Amino acid sequence: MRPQDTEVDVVVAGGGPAGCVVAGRLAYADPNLQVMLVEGGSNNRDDPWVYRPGIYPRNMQRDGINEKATFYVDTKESSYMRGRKSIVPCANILGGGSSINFQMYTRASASDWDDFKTEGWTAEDLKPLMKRLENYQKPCNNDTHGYDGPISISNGGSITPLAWDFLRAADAIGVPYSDDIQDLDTAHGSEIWAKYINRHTGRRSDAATAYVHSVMDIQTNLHLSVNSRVSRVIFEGTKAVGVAFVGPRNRVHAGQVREHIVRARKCVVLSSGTLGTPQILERSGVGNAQILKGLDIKVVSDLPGVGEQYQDHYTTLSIYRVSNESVTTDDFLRGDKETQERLFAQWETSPEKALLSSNCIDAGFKIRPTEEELKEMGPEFNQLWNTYFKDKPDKPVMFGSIVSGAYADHSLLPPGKYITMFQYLEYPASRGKIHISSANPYVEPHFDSGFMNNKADFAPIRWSYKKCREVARRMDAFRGELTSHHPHFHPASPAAVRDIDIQTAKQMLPNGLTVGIHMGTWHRPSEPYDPKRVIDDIVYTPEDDKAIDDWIADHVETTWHSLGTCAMKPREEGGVVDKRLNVYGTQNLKCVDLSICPDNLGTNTYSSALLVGEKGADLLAEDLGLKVRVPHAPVPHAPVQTGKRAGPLPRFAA
Ligand SMILES: Cc1cc2nc3c(=O)[nH]c(=O)nc-3n(C[C@H](O)[C@H](O)[C@H](O)COP(=O)(O)OP(=O)(O)OC[C@H]3O[C@@H](n4cnc5c(N)ncnc54)[C@H](O)[C@@H]3O)c2cc1C
Repeated sequence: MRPQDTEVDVVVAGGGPAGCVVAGRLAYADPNLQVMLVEGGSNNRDDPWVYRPGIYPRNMQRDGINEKATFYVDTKESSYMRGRKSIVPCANILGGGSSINFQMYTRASASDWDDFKTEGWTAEDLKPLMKRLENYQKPCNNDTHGYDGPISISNGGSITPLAWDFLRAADAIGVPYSDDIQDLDTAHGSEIWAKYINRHTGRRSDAATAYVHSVMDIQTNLHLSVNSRVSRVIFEGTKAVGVAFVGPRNRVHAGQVREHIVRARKCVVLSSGTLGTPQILERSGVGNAQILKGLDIKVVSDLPGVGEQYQDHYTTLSIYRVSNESVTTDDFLRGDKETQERLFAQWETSPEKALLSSNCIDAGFKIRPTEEELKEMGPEFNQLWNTYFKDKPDKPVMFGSIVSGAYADHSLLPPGKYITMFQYLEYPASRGKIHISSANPYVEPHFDSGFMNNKADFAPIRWSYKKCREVARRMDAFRGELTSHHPHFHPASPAAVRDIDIQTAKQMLPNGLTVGIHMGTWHRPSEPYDPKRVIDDIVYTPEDDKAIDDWIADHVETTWHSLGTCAMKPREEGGVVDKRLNVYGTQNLKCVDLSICPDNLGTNTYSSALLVGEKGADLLAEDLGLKVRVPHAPVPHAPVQTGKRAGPLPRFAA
């Protein structure tokens, strides 16, 4: 079928996790239903830069060739980040975030869903759908996981010993180990993180392969149009009857916008993600009437909530030195030819146990502060604590993860082996917004991430930096702190960062003539490793805390977990969709993606996007008089391994 100027039953605009679930589930439910998935990016099928788990950091390169992400940059400098602009990448490829994300598997707490306060959306309502989507491949002793769904979850091919070192150190500071902290309930505990990786094939488990390619392999009613950016919904009155889309670039036709139309006999579903969906709505005449009139767009439904209440999670990264014997991905990421050849070959021949069949983010924790710690976290956070966290014991305040390697640009790092501590804030109080600045789909929107615009968000990040630092210092592999990736404490402060110890430096550069030379403040070395040393907590002064806060303002980043710009709540409270995900003031139009979340979810959000997709698929199936078929169509794993190396080794450069 030619995608353009044609007609189907259901059009799904945007092929991220939620859109893939909806399109795949509906098409599989009824082979006579014609479904078209219109995706702005390219196809992810059989792309080795998608399905090999260990190469994921490359997806964030902005080299002009890698087209897998769109980078949203704050339109204005933010005074909350000391004049900086934040950058929020989101997916631009079939499978959406699931084709490029870090593959970390976590789930929201039960109270997160209950807090939506929407009929049909409590954790208890959603539990069967949480199970329906999972092919959980880990041992498990609770009944919240599923085993015959299309999305694989496992520990991946390997777990680096650093993960166990981390867990022992976390236990030493009062974070207990558990087999499974993704039980919807645990808010203070550590575990070996699971990953969206199939343990048998060593491949990323992305939503397009699981839900879309699986159906397209065996049925002919699911149509895919990639490189097709939806510009707007076509309305007849207030009824959605199709979408218009444009090509990914506008370098021909004298800059004119050339639209193609695909009509939808039954309904249109917007699944273009938290930053894409509100823009489509606004270009279509659904949004704040004042903004739309200012851009000469005819108003179909006046919904001031569109594009508002943008939320994310906030990451800061601190990097530590580890022993030369540690297993890390640094040499691979740095581009060492011999290491890359060896690891790619290992992945080709033994994907079920290869290092690259993993993201090497092998362990982590969820934490809540103690009463004592709360006292140090200031009035703004304590107020938030009392209203938001105190009576919800299943809500963690922060997550911490260890990456076995530096998540950083290795061309800027000294030689050596590293671990990265990701500290991320799960329920920021800050809010941002996104609005179009033109009806032209090629024109950049106004974007304000809102990062740190609520003061309450500083204290928990400061607290978790200290926590992660205490964990790192107690690890056996710890050999110092990488000065460039920590706050700039006063050099005389006991909290000042101490870099690699001389003994490890000498091992690393045995012929080095400058190791350990005396150069004043450049290098304050760590103590050499002593397994018997008892570690005391670092004591921070108010001046040290200020240094941490400045560092947070200078370095806080997206966690790539955007949500909330088309909230499911009452219209009079700024809601955009109702409990059946119908857009207020329109007919035959639903939003199904993370933009519909009225509040934050304490998790890495792929699991939630899939869940919103599953719920949306059920609601649409009901509307259409269908029933979702389970189990879903068999998931393909092409290209299938032969156990032998397939010709020349893949090259690292694209
Ligand atoms: C770099 C990165 C790392 C992440 N790491 C993790 C992780 O480790 N674990 C985890 O659980 N979550 C992670 N996430 C988050 C997770 O992937 C997202 O929450 C999830 O993908 C959101 O799903 P979605 O369906 O709401 O939207 P998206 O994934 O954003 O999908 C939207 C889709 O719509 C398309 N689109 C946008 N505009 C248009 C348009 N106008 N027309 C047509 N198509 C359009 C996009 O190309 C995309 O395919 C990460 C995300 C990113 C970007």
